[in-house]
Amino acid sequence: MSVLDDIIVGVREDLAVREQTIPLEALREKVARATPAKDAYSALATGGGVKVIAEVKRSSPSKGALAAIGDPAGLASDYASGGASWISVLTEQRRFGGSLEDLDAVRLAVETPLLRKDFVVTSYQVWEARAHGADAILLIVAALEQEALVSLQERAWSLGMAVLVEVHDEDELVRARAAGARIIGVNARNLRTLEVDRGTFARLAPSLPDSVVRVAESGVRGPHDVLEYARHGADAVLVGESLVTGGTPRSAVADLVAAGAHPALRPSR
Ligand SMILES: O=C(O)c1ccccc1NCC(=O)[C@H](O)[C@H](O)COP(=O)(O)O
Repeated sequence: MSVLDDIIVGVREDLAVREQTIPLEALREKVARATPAKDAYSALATGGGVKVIAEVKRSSPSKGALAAIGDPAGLASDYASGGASWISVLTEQRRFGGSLEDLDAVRLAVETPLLRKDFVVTSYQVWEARAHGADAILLIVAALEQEALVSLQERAWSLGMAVLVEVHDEDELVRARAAGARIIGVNARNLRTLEVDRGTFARLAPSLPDSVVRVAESGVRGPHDVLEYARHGADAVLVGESLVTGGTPRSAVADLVAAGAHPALRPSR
């Protein structure tokens, strides 16, 4: 069983417990009372340069515990003041140490659009994301049948959320395009082997239509990687580990944002 398959087994087990505890109807009611989702799509698609999606990531299957993130809200505030365009909150519990409580805490702390980063396989999780303040969700093509990919994306859109559709190879990219994805993320990390290949974005870039927002995910070590992804047409980078393992998170984000705003980068769409 691959790492991704193993993660999804755990996600489904935990989900079954939550579905017993909080009925879908309760989530729907919470969403009906909630503030509308922020326009996460425009936060990435307008203004030019390369935007930064900064991730609250406590630990990972590839690296184990990253930094001791005692205060996800404080970390998110640092990311926001560093200029992040979105903040991603990893909510998967077993392998990443995250939770919906982290999402709640971050929502209270920042106005920045929030991505619920998880292994979304049912519409219940989409409702959960919105109920806990997310403005966007991640859908991983490798984790979903095509019908589910399409219907989960539509559910998210119907709740006013943006959808980051993640691919790792050409076949998955064909599926993302067929699903009508508006934001496509190319993950340099193979979720089956955990190998990171920073050349993945450059290889797939020619098949990414101009009409989609193009996000380069994983393995960004610093400003030089932002500039390299910019050269291949990225509109945004999604960064987790390097923000909490170097200097201060705020300055780490600010350095990436400055690189992404370099005047030499192509103008706004
Ligand atoms: O990070 C992992 O080890 C991982 C393993 C299995 C599935 C997903 C995984 N990570 C999710 C991500 O895509 C990253 O958290 C995200 O792109 C940021 O990556 P990085 O900057 O390399 O922390």
